[in-house]
Amino acid sequence: MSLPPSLLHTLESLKFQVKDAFWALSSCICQESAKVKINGRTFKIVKVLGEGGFSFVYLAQDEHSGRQFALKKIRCPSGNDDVRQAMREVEAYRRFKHPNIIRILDSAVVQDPAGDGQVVYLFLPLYRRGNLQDAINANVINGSQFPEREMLRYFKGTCEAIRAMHDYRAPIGTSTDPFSSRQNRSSNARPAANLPPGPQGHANEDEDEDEMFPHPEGDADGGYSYHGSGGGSNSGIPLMSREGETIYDGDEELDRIQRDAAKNDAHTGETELVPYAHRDLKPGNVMISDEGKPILMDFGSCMKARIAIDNRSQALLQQDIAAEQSTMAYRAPELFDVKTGVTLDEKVDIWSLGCTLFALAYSHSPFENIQTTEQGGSIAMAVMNARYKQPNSAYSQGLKNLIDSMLKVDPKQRPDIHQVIEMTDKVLQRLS
Ligand SMILES: Nc1ncnc2c1ncn2[C@@H]1O[C@H](COP(=O)(O)OP(=O)(O)OP(=O)(O)O)[C@@H](O)[C@H]1O
Repeated sequence: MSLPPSLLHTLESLKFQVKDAFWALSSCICQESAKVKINGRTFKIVKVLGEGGFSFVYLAQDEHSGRQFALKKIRCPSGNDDVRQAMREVEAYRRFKHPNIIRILDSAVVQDPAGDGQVVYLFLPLYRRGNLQDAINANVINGSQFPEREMLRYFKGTCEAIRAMHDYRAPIGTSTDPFSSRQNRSSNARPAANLPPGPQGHANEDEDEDEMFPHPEGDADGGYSYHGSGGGSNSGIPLMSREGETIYDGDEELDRIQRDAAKNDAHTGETELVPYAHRDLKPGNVMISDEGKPILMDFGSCMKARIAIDNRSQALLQQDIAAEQSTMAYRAPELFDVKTGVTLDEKVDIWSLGCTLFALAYSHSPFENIQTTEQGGSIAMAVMNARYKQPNSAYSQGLKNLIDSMLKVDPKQRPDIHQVIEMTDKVLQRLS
């Protein structure tokens, strides 16, 4: 008897999670800690920081320099499509350069020593203070609440990160992109590299080679890592294992990346608006920097925001993608029941921002703590009817209005990101 592919995928995921959990546990219990060798360097796995569907995030320490990183390990058991999906996340990290967006230090694709597939490693800066969900959890435990000003500061920084995505501009003619949506799944187009700054002009301001991950000698001539800062012709090409064997689907892919990079190098400076949506915005995906700055992360579901839905099968595909990649309690109503004849757009993130601000204020999403069926039936109903209520609180009326303005069922009734930032500023001004 053959099992359906979705069930096989889940079983594979479970198998790898168990292996990784065992690895993580053994690194805690055993005297000698787990080590991993990537790009010619050895890293000590200090502890597990978090886990997701197919990934684990570890605190890793470079044995050579002593520097610590967050190392995200994504298992790709079923070959290239999973690798491609993971690489979309890498590309998105490289694409949006903004002080409130996490930057990738390096990445590598290696053969999985424990299985048939590959493993994608992402090296990210370590955020020891955790994420906004951790801060919410601490509030619950301590019976405390964010002061309004602090909460709005976190919220505004998050909005500024989202603005960089919604206002993203690409050189004209280079905006074809495989992670625009899975409608293009069969297309092999790759994202163009070295794109210019977004309209806020932040794009390259924190370009700092020192922040880059240190590389062993020999990397310069075609090594095996995948640099995050996107400089020159090094535009995301070398995806090699330690042994130098190409892991990520070969020549055709490389040709295309080089062609895209060349096209970009030659571009005249004219750009066009290509809004992207994060699509999984929630407090757990906003880290807090040592200085208390909100840092948006987890770009696994990021895609081009505007998707025309011309027929039922496109609608169902978008519904499936949203169900797989975004969190129900923060998911916009138009993604629960995608209608034919509409265009999905970046307003999906505005809804999630509304849920996020609500959660910062009241410690849970407006659509959590609802009695559900196993399929999340009544959450969907509550979301699609915007059925929620703000609890009594000492927060200002301005803040409450701001939350309500974003939680409108009709995306057209929601403010855009610029209006959200303006309204946030007004509430902040009234507090001072
Ligand atoms: N740079 C970092 N510094 C510290 N902790 C991190 C970092 N990146 C991730 N984490 C921790 O790991 C957890 C999982 O990370 P991430 O959200 O990237 O994984 P994911 O597989 O995409 O998860 P999800 O299922 O939520 O999409 C985070 O919630 C956070 O606690």
